Amino acid sequence: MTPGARVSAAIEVLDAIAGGLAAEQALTRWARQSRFAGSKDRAAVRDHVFDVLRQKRTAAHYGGSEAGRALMIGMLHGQKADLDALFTGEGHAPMPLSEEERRFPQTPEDRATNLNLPDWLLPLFDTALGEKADAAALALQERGPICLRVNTARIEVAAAQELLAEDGVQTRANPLTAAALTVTEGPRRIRNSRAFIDGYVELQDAASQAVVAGLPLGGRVLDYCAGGGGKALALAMDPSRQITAHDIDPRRMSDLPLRAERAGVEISIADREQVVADGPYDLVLCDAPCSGSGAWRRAAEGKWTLTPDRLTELTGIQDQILDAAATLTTAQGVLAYATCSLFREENEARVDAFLTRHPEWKATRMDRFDITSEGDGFFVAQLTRD
Ligand SMILES: C[S@@+](CC[C@H](N)C(=O)[O-])C[C@H]1O[C@@H](n2cnc3c(N)ncnc32)[C@H](O)[C@@H]1O
Repeated sequence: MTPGARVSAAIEVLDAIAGGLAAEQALTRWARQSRFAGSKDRAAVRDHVFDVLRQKRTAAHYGGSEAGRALMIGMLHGQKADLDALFTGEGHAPMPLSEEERRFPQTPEDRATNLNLPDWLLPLFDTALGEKADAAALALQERGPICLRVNTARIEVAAAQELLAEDGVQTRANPLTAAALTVTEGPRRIRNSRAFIDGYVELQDAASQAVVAGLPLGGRVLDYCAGGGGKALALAMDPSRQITAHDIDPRRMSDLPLRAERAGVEISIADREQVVADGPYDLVLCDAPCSGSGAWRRAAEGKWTLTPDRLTELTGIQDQILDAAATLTTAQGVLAYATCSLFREENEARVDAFLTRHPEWKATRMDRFDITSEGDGFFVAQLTRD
């Protein structure tokens, strides 16, 4: 595909998203209908679409509307791309820009547009992050790093780096935690690399790894909101832990047995009844459902689809999860609460509300991970009984 044809494809996908499809669905549907597109074409179209979603407000400002074509024009104008070289009307390239489309407005003046945030989120960023708010919002406009977790139960970090390099995946150490690597070259080769197939490395954000790396070692551990099992697998790198994974939606854990087998670790999967029967546990991790705002570089739609009502609903769920998980924690045990949210409402405020409801508990640690070129935004608190 020519660069212009890739832009046309991105416009088609953006229109499908505007019509109600989720970004991943829209991309998959386009890829199925476009068998001629190679893997580089698919990656380029995907990059265009996610670049726009991360910067949708400025793209709409420059492009004049939220239609796919306008968003692409606005985003590429913001990137100072040569629009006339892409919008040629030749082959599958989009039609040349009209006179009206060439009349670009001045740089936006209001802060929310410049930061590519909906207005209502600005105060939440300010409350949670203070003087770091703008930097966090700007970081959300960039692509996130691709990170790996070395399965240190089975291989040393340097040996894993060598193995990856043999398959064309170059990495560097990530400062957030010892087992984390940042991929500097060959990210698309990871899934076919020996290191990945043989379970020596897993794809996992470095801050997500750091959350787990700070938890106590050993004992009986319950990952109460295990989802795909990223944190359960990271917990399992400590062979002295006995891990149980649970999720209200067991389908989310469907890949976990295979991933555990690949990693050479044991993780039991349990439903709520079994978890209650087998409890209490020395460590209960609640990696709670949240806005995902710390990871909006990777799932940029969330920034535009989150609503105040949904946020309130999420905080209610987070409270319920903490209350339920507390009853599953031993008297001397640790209850860990984590989110990939930036917002106070989902983080410190949930811990405060829990401590008000349960005065016999105290917070022994609270850590925030900023969104950086090393990892996503995360929050983790460790709670124990007095
Ligand atoms: C942030 S995701 C977990 C991600 C996962 N820990 C990882 O690292 O890959 C949150 C998970 O919580 C689950 N969940 C939502 N409500 C729950 C509840 N009341 N009890 C247990 N799990 C719940 C969701 O189904 C979702 O899979």
